[in-house]
Amino acid sequence: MFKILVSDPLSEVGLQKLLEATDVEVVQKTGLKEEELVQIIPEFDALLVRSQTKVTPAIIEAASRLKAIGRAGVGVDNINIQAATSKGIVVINAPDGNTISTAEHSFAMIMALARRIPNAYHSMMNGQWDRKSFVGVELNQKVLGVVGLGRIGTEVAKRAKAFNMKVVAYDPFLTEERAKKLGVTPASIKELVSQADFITTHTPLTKETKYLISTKEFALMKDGVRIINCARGGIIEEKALYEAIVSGKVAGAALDVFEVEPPMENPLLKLPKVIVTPHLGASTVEAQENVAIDVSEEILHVLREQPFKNAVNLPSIPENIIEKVEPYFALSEKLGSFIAQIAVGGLEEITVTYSGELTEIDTASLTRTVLKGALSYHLGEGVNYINAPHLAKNRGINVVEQKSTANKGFTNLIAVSLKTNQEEKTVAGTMLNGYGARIVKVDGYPVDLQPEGHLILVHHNDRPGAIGRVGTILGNNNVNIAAMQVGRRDMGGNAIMILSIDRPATPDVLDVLGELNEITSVTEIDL
Ligand SMILES: NC(=O)c1ccc[n+]([C@@H]2O[C@H](COP(=O)([O-])OP(=O)(O)OC[C@H]3O[C@@H](n4cnc5c(N)ncnc54)[C@H](O)[C@@H]3O)[C@@H](O)[C@H]2O)c1
Ligand SMILES: O=C(O)[C@H](O)COP(=O)(O)O
Repeated sequence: MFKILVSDPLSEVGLQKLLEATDVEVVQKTGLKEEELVQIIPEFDALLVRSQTKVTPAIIEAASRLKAIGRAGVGVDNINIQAATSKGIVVINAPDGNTISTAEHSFAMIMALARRIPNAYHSMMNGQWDRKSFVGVELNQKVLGVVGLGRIGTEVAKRAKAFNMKVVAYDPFLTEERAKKLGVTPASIKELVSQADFITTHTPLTKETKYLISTKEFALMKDGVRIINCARGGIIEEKALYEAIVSGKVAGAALDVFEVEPPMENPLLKLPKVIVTPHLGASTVEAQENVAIDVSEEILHVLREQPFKNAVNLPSIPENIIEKVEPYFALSEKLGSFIAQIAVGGLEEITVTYSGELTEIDTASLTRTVLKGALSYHLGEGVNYINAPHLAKNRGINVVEQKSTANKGFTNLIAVSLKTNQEEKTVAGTMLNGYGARIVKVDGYPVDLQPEGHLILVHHNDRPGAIGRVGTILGNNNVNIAAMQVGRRDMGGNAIMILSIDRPATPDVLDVLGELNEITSVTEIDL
């Protein structure tokens, strides 16, 4: 039974999939303090949050069972991704479900700001009938600067076009072709801030976007510019915004998000030119259902070890690629584990070479899996698909992925070589149609072996009687040989035996084998 903690208010309808799942227990506890979460998190396999819960390194450190953190929404700046990745916890978000709601909210803020609706409302509710103080401006023909033309920025831009606005956009990933298709003018941040009448931000909050709009940018702006931020507090520096409003440079600002939330002591809230909402961009019935459904499905997939797509600490794998790589996951992991068990010394470099039909697909996920297999042997259970590349990097292990047209007669082939500070080892495997996974080469010797169970790899000199003597020693020690493979390059030269045995041989038995004259090395492998 998987235990899932929901620590922020999530749509009940959206959570239905989890509530109905027979292998899941859902505990909903909101408003917990960090220390309370640290106390209870060890019981849970997954944590579901919105933006209120700050998933700190201390919580992640205490989360001994946690496999996944799900964010019912887009921004994951409340989750310490680095700590989660190091611990091998997958972080999932729901990037699509609240796009329209947030774009509509941003546009509502643009219009409310242009026509001073909140101020007029407030005045009337206070018993006034003041028609002079709230003269607005039209959007028609005005320039809207969109900072970040991703999902939400694009939807805002489309709505602005419908209002006959001219849209300039700054986004490092905006291509000429896409800009043309959307009818927007690409611009640098400097060009954007100096041309726009309205500036709206739609980037995530990152090291690069923190204070992207600050004193320098305000100085370049037109007098009377209006600023909208429904993305994240901190993309616009609040202190600089405050000064630009007080100086008269900025005619108004509409803010849904703040550097500190809730923003109780924030001086911006005292300025009548500022209109605010309490982080409501995604707060619609539809968006909340969408994000909760999306994240619940994904969390179930992670826990049930089924493919998932929206991990923010993993490269996303498109569904058509998942179908193609999935059959190779088990083989990749076994190859990684096999090579780590036969190589002696400190790991320096692991190279994975794909050939045959594997040259045509994105194999990055398979390389991760090989790495997981190799590192698990040395580092134990804490290694998984998420933290394997991170752990390799931390230990200075170089990971190389390459494709080769030399398929050596196989429709698909994965060759793994491992360099240590003492030697280099190689192993290759394939998926045989109808027969499953096979190891087909070890250290350059051709073999044909199912990668599972207990194996003994013996390097020996190809002499008459060598195989018999190994069989006799194992038999005398009650170790049954289920299958055996012998490989050699030249008659009478170096050769290998790989024995598949029913139960592990004791170290004494392996020592006796190693003492035989013909034998140069004996290695036990567990797959
Ligand atoms: N107010 C809310 O309730 C609410 C709701 C949803 C999302 N958001 C915020 O909106 C942000 C955007 O959401 P989205 O779904 O459009 O994300 P997205 O990933 O689709 O778009 C973000 C865009 O920002 C661009 N970008 C990244 N760094 C940039 C930089 N330095 N300069 C300019 N552009 C840059 C990216 O290229 C991308 O196109 C989220 O990260 C989240 O923080 C807020
Ligand atoms: O990044 C997001 O998806 C929004 O900021 C929504 O946050 P919320 O889930 O707290 O409304």
